[in-house]
Amino acid sequence: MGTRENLPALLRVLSGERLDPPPIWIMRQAGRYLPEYRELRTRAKSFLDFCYSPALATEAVMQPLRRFPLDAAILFSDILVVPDALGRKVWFVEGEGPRLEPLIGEQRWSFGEAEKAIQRLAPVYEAVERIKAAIPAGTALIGFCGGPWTVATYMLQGRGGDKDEARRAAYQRPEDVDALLSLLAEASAQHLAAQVAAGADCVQIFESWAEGLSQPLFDRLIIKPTQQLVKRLRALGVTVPIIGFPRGAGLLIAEYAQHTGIDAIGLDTAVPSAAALPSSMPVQGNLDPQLLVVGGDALRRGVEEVRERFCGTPHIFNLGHGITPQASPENVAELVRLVKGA
Ligand SMILES: Cc1c2[nH]c(c1CCC(=O)O)Cc1[nH]c(c(CCC(=O)O)c1C)Cc1[nH]c(c(CCC(=O)O)c1C)Cc1[nH]c(c(C)c1CCC(=O)O)C2
Repeated sequence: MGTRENLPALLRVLSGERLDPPPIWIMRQAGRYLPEYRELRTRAKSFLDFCYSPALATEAVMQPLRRFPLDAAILFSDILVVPDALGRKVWFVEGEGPRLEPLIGEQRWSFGEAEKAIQRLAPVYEAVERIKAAIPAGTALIGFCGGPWTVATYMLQGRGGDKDEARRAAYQRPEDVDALLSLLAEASAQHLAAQVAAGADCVQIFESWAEGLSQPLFDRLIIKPTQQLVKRLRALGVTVPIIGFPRGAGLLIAEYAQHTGIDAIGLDTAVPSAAALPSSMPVQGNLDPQLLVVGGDALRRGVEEVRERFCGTPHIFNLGHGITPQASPENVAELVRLVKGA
């Protein structure tokens, strides 16, 4: 016990080791591409009810682990439980995605207090405890939250899609938007700290909408709030590795890697190499998710390209974004075989 070899492979890479083959998990590995998830999903009235059921959330996490020898489990939840806990109404439209009552258009924005909000997420932390008890010992458990800007875009616009309205709000109501980002950084830090207290081995910040920002806006909307989140998480006594995933950051990814305080970085499919990153920083990614729809030779080539791209770096094999509902479980099984060389 306690020796390096007993540490899950994912945590070894996060502490800077290079492993061959690399550990692998799949972004959004529980979900609609699995028929057993689609069946399970019918047992809850709404998607948020599903997320707030520790039993259903635990079962959803276990489903991909039963099929594939993955090196990590990720909490089953959503980035939008934080706005829900802050008192903004959140619902999911079948086949379309999340909806919220948009802040844009409201004269005065008011939210619940972060600490009270996090107390409302007790079922999520209960799910973390159950998942931790259910997964095999060598499997690392990842907790997560959305990046402050990504969550703010949903709150501002009330939905996904292009982020034009959210960006306009950042110019037109700077004090309000900065206060919202600061609240989200605080609430997210508390949310992650509670997940770690319940058993998460590391955490990931999903900044899925880091794209399309000028450098000054990137600094203000992404770097600064993420710095606040990371600093606060450390001040709360949390020492586990933090993976940041600034999807679509482009050339600004180097700034994100250097200035936010994260320990490892998730790379989207378009990142060509680790050259722009601090040399010892563990990287995670970045296979094109569409290859899990396509399969065959294209998948095999894609896996080789990713392996080569990061062969000199501590690397966690993953996709460049979430797996899609069209992906086939057979292709996922083949991917894991290819990476593990079995
Ligand atoms: C942007 C974002 C969201 N949620 C998430 C992100 C960041 C990652 C990314 O960029 O893909 C993160 C997320 N959402 C979900 C998980 C846990 C599942 C897992 O990773 O194994 C995680 C880590 C479940 C989910 N979250 C959602 C589903 C599908 C809803 C259902 O099953 O009814 C699942 C399984 C709904 C959701 N939630 C969100 C969207 C845009 C949607 C609709 C589109 C979609 O389905 O992918 C917001």
